[in-house]
Amino acid sequence: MPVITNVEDLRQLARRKVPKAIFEYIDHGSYDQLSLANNRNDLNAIRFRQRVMIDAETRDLTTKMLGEDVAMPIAIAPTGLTGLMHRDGEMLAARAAEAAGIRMTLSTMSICSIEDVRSAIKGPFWFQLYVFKDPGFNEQVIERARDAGCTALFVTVDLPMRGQRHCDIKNGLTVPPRLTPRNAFDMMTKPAWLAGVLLGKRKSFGNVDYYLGQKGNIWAAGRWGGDNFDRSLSWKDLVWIRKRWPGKLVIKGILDPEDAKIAASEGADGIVVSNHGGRQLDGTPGTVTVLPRIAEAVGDRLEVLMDGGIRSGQDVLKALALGAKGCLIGRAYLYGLAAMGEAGVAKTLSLMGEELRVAMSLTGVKNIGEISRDILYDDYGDKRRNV
Ligand SMILES: Cc1cc2nc3c(=O)[nH]c(=O)nc-3n(C[C@H](O)[C@H](O)[C@H](O)COP(=O)(O)O)c2cc1C
Ligand SMILES: CC(C)CC(=O)C(=O)O
Repeated sequence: MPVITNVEDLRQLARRKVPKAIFEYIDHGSYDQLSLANNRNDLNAIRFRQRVMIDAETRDLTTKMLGEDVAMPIAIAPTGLTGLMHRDGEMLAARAAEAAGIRMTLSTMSICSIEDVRSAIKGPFWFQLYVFKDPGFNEQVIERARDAGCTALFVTVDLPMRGQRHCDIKNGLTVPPRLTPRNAFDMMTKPAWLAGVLLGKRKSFGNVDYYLGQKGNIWAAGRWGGDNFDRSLSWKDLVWIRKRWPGKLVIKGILDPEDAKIAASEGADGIVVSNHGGRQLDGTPGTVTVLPRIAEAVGDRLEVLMDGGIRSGQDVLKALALGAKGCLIGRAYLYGLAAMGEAGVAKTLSLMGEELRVAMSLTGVKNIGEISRDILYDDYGDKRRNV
């Protein structure tokens, strides 16, 4: 077993554990992958102010996200097809999140269903909605999330059409899949994945399959899902959703202050500043770059969460300093899951929590409430205090 000291180690291990098509589905972005790169580069460009002699004995990472007590300001982002990265992937991620005291967000396009995840953990989890053309599906899935006790609904608004990911087409990760001698051989070289995921005989495939009558046909569910994204999605649909959803309502995929203000006036409880992990519109700024403007535009009218490129506790601290209440992590947890299942997700979370604790200590903040722009250097901080 290799020594794992950061998320990048889990990424390298994941690369060895799952087929290339699955790894690249996780790892890559859309088109020229400019948004993907901007997420990381923009985070890397932010500098901390180091403070010393400020009693680093204890640091409190606990906080609230969407009004719920959590052990640290991190939640698991919704990710589609997660059960293809490890058998029962969504259930394992939910368990690891619960054990770490944080929330997991289940994707509409999961492999395990809402009910599977409900059976895996005792506490609350969140649900992410892709609005489909078929109102019967939307109605059913919202009702099931409500019945399962999900406390927040994240409506993803940045995917009315899919941005193209070249790797998926080249790797045959299409509907139907394109099996070539090369990718068949590749799968043979990943025996644990082959036994768990491909030969593991799941009886049903997530929320779309549930709607279609649990036929257990992943490709039929995939085709139906792919054909049914509602391209006409608009703010008026939020009214319809609001009527059916009594819990917290969060709009995921906001990159512009004007859209953030509309979300607030339409009654959303929160937004996720997100470019879908660089998987949709290519050529956007990194999310951390647009975050401060959005946070300023909405003030405390709604809760601002952020995702995109978060791979460490230091990244989380930067996002919080620039106005986020918490961060969602996508790839960081998926690398852990693909590498080592539930233990890998737990490893991601414990690494990031510890990194956050150390970074808080070295920037001189004792708890999450004390984090502000003041801990950042140069353009981001208070210039008078940095000279
Ligand atoms: C493999 C993968 C699948 C994803 N599937 C979904 C999804 O089903 N619904 C959704 O709202 N976002 C989805 N996303 C986007 C994530 O929720 C999140 O916005 C993004 O991963 C954040 O960037 P990061 O991966 O750099 O942390 C997916 C991301 C990845 C990497
Ligand atoms: C099945 C996909 C639509 C899930 C997704 O949102 C993504 O891969 O980014």
